[in-house]
Amino acid sequence: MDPERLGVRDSDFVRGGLAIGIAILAIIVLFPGIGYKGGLVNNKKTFELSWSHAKRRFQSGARELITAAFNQNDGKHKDAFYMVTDNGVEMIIHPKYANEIRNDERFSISAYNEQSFHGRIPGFEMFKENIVEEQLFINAVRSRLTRSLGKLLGPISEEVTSALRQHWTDKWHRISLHSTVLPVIAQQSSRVFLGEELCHNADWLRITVNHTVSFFMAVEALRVWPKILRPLAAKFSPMCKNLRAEIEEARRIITPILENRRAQRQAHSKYAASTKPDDLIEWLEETADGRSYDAAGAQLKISVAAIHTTSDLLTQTLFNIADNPALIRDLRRETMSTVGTHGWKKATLYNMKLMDSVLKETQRLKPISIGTMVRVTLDDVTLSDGLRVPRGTKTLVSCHNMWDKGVYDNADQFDGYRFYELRKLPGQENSSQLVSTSPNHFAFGHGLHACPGRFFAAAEVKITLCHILLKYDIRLVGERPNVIEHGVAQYANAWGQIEIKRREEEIAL
Ligand code: HEM
Repeated sequence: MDPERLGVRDSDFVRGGLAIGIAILAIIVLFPGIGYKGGLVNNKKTFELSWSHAKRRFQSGARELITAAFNQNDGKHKDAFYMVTDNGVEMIIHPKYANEIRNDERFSISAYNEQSFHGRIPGFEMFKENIVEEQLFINAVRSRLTRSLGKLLGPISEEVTSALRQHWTDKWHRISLHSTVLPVIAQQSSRVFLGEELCHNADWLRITVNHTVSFFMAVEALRVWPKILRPLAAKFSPMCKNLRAEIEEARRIITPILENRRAQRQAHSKYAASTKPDDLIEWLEETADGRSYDAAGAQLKISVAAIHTTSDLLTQTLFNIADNPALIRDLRRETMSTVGTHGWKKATLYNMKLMDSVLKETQRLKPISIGTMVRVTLDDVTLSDGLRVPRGTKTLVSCHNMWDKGVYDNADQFDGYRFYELRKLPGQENSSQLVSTSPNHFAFGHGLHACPGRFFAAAEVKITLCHILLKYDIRLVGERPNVIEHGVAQYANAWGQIEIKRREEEIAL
């Protein structure tokens, strides 16, 4: 029917549309929590027109905001609540639900990663949902890397010796801890991911360390744009250009090595098990079994997952023990009795029970994030007690059980012996180990997607700590450096320094 015949003109449509648009805008501005059951815990305040203030409050005080919301007197947010984060609105869920959702595939980690890290935009493809490549990648880490650990401990130790010689020096002097730990972890990880040749390549080591930072800076740079404009913004953003340039450089370095390996495999039909390199390049090739995948992209992805997370744990651990000579003495004794007696074997690492405890305690007080198990719901979900999580919700589980007085004695104190003692109690032998995950300690996540690299990370950190403890005296410069908080992320202080001096090691490592 012709609108003119009804007496309705185009200008009426425009005016009507405009009025509805303004009304919707006013509702959104005045009642921004609308649509989120229970509202947003960090809503805009009066006269705040944009979300930037709420986001800033989240970035600088997420821990307090989350604690306050769960403990609110009326109990309104005791199970879950919505919050404005630097990644849009997310639902923060109480850890009591962790076991229920840990294996529920309606909670998707890959959908979360793709949405949060712009996986469909060039330069960010490592987080594009691709079930085949993801499975390939995770299986190579979960089964091949973890199964090969025993054979890798010696080579890792060799690289630690070489990297410490290069980055840590002899007389008492100050070092910036985080920046000197990073290349040590990068070198040993690269030996396992890419083999001997590339783990000494200065350009690759630079990229493998820098790429995580470039990646997350570019992620944040794009987040300030509305979603629809992000692909365009990515074309011009200097951070995104830098990210793409780094990826290209990485490909130029890695591709000849990959091609050479493939050529060797084809030329020697019996690519002998004894001479074949034992590294991630091979495990990915074998797991792929002829299927095509992005081998260079997988190496960059593992750099992002592995290098900074592991360096962060080692850095924070050293800050925690540097002012505790008694603990250092006990750790040295343990190192001598384990490595000194059995050498680098899996059982040796298992028997470093005090070191394991110190690392787990470090993570308890400072996990890499205070919200874990990040997911997007693929369906409307109703949990067993009736908590509703609508489809498309970004969720994360709060880690606050890890410093809850009801769960741990003296929960706010660092006690390096805590898990060592707990491990002696019947029923707690396994759950008190660094690599175990539970709703009371999930610094490595929990369930289906719990970090598959945690066994490797534990091995790297333990081996490096053994070298540092036996070869160096360490002491804090002033107070223990504070943890850097940025939203839910918690970083060991990148500016923190310690003093070190070379000592004579009691046993050769
Ligand atoms: C101390 C070091 C590390 C920490 C604290 C850490 C932490 C985490 C966390 C919290 C998750 C998410 C788990 C979940 O959502 O349930 C995760 C996932 C993952 N981590 Fe780690 N990680 C570390 C080292 C590593 C290393 C060394 C590797 C590789 C060798 C690695 C590879 C991965 C991968 C591939 C995933 C994704 C798993 C999936 O999607 O199913 N991580 N990590």
